[in-house]
Amino acid sequence: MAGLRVCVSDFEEEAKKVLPKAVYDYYRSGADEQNTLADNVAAFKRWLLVPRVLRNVSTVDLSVSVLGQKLSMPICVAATAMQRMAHAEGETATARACQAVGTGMMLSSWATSTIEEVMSAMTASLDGVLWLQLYIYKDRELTLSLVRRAEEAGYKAIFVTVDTPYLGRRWDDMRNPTAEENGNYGNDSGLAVYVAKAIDPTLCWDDITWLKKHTHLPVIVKGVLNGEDAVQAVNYGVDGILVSNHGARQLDGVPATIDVLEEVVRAVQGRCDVFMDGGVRQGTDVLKALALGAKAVFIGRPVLWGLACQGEQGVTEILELLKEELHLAMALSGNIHTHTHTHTHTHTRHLPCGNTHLSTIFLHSVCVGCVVCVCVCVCVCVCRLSFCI
Ligand SMILES: Cc1cc2nc3c(=O)[nH]c(=O)nc-3n(C[C@H](O)[C@H](O)[C@H](O)COP(=O)(O)O)c2cc1C
Ligand SMILES: CCCCCCC(=O)C(=O)O
Repeated sequence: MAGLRVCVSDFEEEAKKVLPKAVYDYYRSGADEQNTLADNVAAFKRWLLVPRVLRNVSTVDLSVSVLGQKLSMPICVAATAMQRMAHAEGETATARACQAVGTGMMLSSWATSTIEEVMSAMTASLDGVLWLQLYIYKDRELTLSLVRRAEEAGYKAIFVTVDTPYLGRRWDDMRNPTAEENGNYGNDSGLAVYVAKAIDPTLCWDDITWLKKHTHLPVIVKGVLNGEDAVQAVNYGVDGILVSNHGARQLDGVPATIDVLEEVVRAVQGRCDVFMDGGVRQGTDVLKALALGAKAVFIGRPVLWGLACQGEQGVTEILELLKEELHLAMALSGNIHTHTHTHTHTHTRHLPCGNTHLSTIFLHSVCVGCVVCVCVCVCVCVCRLSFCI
C-alpha cells in the first residue's frame, strides 16, 4: 500500500519499490561517479533565502508566460525518454497531468508515444502546451520530419538538445542486463551504441541556423552551462536557453546548474529567456532559480517517480506538490508575483557570505570557504588560548 507522500523523495522511494531494478537505475542514474548528480541537488542548499516581511502576501500569483504561452506556474516538465517503462500510459498520462495543472510538457525525441498521440491525449477544449525536444540525427530528413510533425500537431516550440553528441557513461545501466536479454526495457550500452549510430556528432552552431531556417517555431537550446555559449546562442538567434547538464547524465564533473545560472543570465542580458533544470526537488529550489534569473524551471526525474507511483494522478500530485511548495515559499519570502524576478534586475553575488539582491528576494551563497574559515579561526583561537594558559 502507498504511504503518505509529502515530498518528492517519498515518491521516489515508492517508485523504487514498484519499478524493475534496471528501469529505476536507468531513470535515477547519472554519468560516471555521479558527482554532478549529487551536486545538482546539494548546490541548491548552498543558496539561502533571506525573506522580506510585512509585504501583504495574502494573494500570490504563480502564473508566468513561457515562450508566449500562459502557464499556471513556472514549473514545467523536462523531456525524459521512454516513459512507458514507468507506466503503461507513459507520455500521454504526463501530458494530461500537465494540462490539468496548467503547465507545459517537453516531449522527448525518444518517447514511447508518438508526437500525435501525446497531443491528442489532451482534452481538446482545454489549453495544453507541448514542446518537442529534438535530437539532431545524422539523417537530417528524419530530423526535419519530426519538426514538421510537431508543427502540424500544434506543438509550440523546439528544444534542441546540444549536450549529447554521444551518450554519457552510466555505470548502473552498463552493469544491468540488456534489453535484448530481458525483452522489455532499454539498456544503456545498447542505447549508447544507438546514439553513436544515430545522433550527429558533427553538430555545431551553424546547425542552429539550419534548424531555425526550417521551422517557424521558437528554438531553444537545451544544455548550455556557461556565459560564452549563452552569448553564442543569442548571436545565433535562439529564442531561449535552457541551462542544463542533462540531469548529470552526460559529462560528470560539470557544475551544478543552479551554480551557473546567474552567469548565463548575466551574459544573455535579457536578449532571450533563460530556463534551468537539474536537481529541482522543492518549491524553495524553484524560488532560488527564479531569484537567480530563470523564467521557469523544468523537472525530469520527479515526474518519472510520480508516473511510476500512480500514472497521471501521480504526475498531477508531483506538480501540485511543487506548486504548493512554491506558493508557500513565495509568501514566506515576501513575494507575490513570479514575474517580478526577471533577469533584467541587476544583481550581485557577494562571496563568501554576502547578500545577493535579486528583485525582492535576497539570497545568501554559502561557500565551503566560510566553513573552513570559521574552523581555522576557531582552531587558531583555541591554540592561542591554550598557549596563553
Ligand atoms: C531518465 C531520463 C531520460 C532523459 N531523456 C532525455 C531525452 O530524451 N532528451 C533530453 O534532451 N533530455 C533527457 N533527459 C534530461 C532531462 O530532460 C533533464 O535535463 C533532466 O532530467 C533534469 O534533471 P532532473 O532529473 O534532476 O530534474 C533525461 C533525463 C532522465 C533522468
Ligand atoms: C537518440 C536516442 C537518445 C536517447 C537518450 C535518452 C536520454 O537523453 C537519456 O538521458 O537517457
